[in-house]
Amino acid sequence: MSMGGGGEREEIEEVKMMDVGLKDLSRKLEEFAKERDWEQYHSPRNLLLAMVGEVGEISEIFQWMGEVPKGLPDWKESDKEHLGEELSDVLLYLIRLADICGIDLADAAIKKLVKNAIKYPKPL
Ligand SMILES: Nc1ccn([C@H]2C[C@H](O)[C@@H](COP(=O)(O)OP(=O)(O)OP(=O)(O)O)O2)c(=O)n1
Repeated sequence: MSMGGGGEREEIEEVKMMDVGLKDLSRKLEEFAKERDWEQYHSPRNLLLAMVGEVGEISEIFQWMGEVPKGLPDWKESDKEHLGEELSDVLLYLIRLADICGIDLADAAIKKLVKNAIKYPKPL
């Protein structure tokens, strides 16, 4: 996601200094949409389709490669950067989708982790 404008680098540095949480990202996405008058397009269904489209873009990166070792040791930096961008697109659309649906994603995820631990107990 290009933030555009001359202040982009400063904004990235500023954000790097913070411990960025889901709520921060959610607020930034809300601001991003508001500033462009894009809230009208950010309906649950549109955001879901956009997110799935970005999942497709991640799949495109991996397709036909065969199995890839963890940490992607043989990848060029630019390819890793590209992957990072597509992963971010999925995350950002997911956060926006949750927000627009009135779901507190951090809270829901923590609750789900607890539920998972009950469903799949540690081996004794
Ligand atoms: N209506 C929109 C369109 C875009 N975005 C933001 C969220 C994503 O992080 C990013 C997606 O932008 P693109 O649709 O341009 O997708 P890519 O960055 O993947 O570009 P491309 O598909 O050309 O690779 O922009 C958004 O919030 N709302």
